[in-house]
Amino acid sequence: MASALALHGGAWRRWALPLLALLFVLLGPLLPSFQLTLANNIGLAALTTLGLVLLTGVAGMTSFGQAAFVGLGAYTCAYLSAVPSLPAWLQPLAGSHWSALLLGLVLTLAIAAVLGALTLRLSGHFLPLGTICWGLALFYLFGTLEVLGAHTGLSGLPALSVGPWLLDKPEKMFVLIWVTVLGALLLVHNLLDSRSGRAIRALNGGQAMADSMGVPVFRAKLTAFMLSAALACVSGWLYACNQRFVSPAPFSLGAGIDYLFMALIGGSGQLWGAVLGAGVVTLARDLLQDSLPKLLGSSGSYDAIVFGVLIVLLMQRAPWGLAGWMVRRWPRRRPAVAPASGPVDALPRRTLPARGQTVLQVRGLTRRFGGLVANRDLNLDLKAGEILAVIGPNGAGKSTLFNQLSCVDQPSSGEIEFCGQNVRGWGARRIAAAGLSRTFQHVKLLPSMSVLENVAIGAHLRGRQGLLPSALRLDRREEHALLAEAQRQLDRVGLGALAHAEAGNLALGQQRLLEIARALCADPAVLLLDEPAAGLRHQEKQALAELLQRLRAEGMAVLLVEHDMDFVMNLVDRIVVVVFGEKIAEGLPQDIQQNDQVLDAYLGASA
Ligand SMILES: Nc1ncnc2c1ncn2[C@@H]1O[C@H](COP(=O)(O)OP(=O)(O)OP(=O)(O)O)[C@@H](O)[C@H]1O
Repeated sequence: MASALALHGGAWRRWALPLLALLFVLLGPLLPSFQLTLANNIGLAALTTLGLVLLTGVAGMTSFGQAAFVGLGAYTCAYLSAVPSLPAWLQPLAGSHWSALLLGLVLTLAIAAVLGALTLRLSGHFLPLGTICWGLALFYLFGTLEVLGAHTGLSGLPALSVGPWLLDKPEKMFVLIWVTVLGALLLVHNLLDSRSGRAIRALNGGQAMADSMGVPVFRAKLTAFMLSAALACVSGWLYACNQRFVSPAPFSLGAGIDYLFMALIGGSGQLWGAVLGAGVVTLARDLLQDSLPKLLGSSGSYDAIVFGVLIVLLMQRAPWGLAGWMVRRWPRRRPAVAPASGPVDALPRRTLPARGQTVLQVRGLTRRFGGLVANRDLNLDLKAGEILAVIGPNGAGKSTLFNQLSCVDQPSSGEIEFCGQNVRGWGARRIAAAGLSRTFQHVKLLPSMSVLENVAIGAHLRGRQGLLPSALRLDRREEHALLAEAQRQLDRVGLGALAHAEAGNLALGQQRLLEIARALCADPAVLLLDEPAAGLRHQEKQALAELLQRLRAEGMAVLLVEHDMDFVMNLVDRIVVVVFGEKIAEGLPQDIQQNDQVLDAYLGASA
């Protein structure tokens, strides 16, 4: 009985949302004409804002230029369907809205690829400034080109036909607009809930982390940017079909800022925040424009002032937006990721180097930061089936060494060989693919994502499925295999029961264990652990030591940096001691404990 009820509950939950959406699309056209126009405007803005939520909220890149891509979609449609004398090569496309959509998308994706290649490598405030530049450039282009009607724009667009239906009325456009919005929401949701989507989401956890987990960072950024632009283009095309008139004003920088507000107000971390934000901003604008002149007894742009104040207040009270506020108030009880219903494939495993084989060889490694020498002429070897600790006081240069070993940083001089290959010029992604995985001294994870999904980022290089199969849910077999592997690694580090918790809610020690599970998910031959025991309780440290012993027994090579001397002395095979960037000793734990130079320089100082 209970299970029947649960089934009922599950089925109800699965069907409630699609049913509501269907009702909305079917009943919406019955709205009075003014409300219908508002609903259409909200739908169009929601589609554009969805792109911004993906770009800004999910991938962590701020763009002020989104309205320009809406303009590209709208103007391509208007140009092909309303300009009488098209160049000969465009004649075959004349008058067809669908050809215009295709051409608009091709144009938008091409321009986004070029703009993205130029601006997405910029960091900090340079990226938003870059988006302002191209947003303004495209806006002025629309207003300047005579062929696009300059500031007057283009009018007289014919109504859009979908098969036998002529969408010549707002109530008919309502159906198309909202079916597109809901379809886009579903596709983007599917995409984010996949290997390709996790790569985009990983960008928000810091590029060093994404890179070290094998995510092609620039490609993931460009993908998010181009998808965001494509959604804006479709919205522009729908706008042109709905208004049947196009002029530059709706594609200005001000409109771009409005879209950004919609994303922030709605909640840039939740996809449905795009609909919420578009709805709230459109309705609030309309209400304020209507009521303020009556209230104040004079006309003027008071709505902009009141609107600005409201946004500041909202951002203060709910910086994560309305959707974020709702999610925090009513947290979902079911796991964010649906478990597999059938048998799950095992991911292919790497053949580990033979026990005793040198996997990492460092010769004469020196790293200078201006006048400071963080690593000086370091030599060390790491063998398969060995645990080596690098110890040293704060500022000794241990993390600098780690960064060079994992190719996040390049040495000033000296050589690093990984499994016999010189890694000079390699990036973090390449060495990750070759079999080196790492954790970070300052934990780098995605706090709002589940523990399981965070760990699955580590398996990025073990999957193949791309954007389209993910958006269409054709990737489920591989996805279940990746998630099953993530769960296996979580069980291994003792966090299995917390797989569906939010990563940000874990204690620091648990977050470190999560990072180890994520690194293991890459199926590495060499594991670099930066202070893995920091923040762990006694029992957790014991469990971690047992895990590392098991990994050693399996033939993995582990290099760790650690300040907890009890943990190190009872666990590792050899120790390298670094002080002021130089190696002062190397040997077995019992020898290091009795080394006078070490006692003087390091252990003596801490005793
Ligand atoms: N990017 C950088 N630019 C300039 N100096 C740096 C940079 N990274 C590290 N350093 C300097 O190099 C030295 C070694 O730093 P590093 O972080 O490698 O030490 P550490 O042994 O890991 O210290 P801790 O145990 O406190 O983490 C320090 O003096 C640090 O200030």
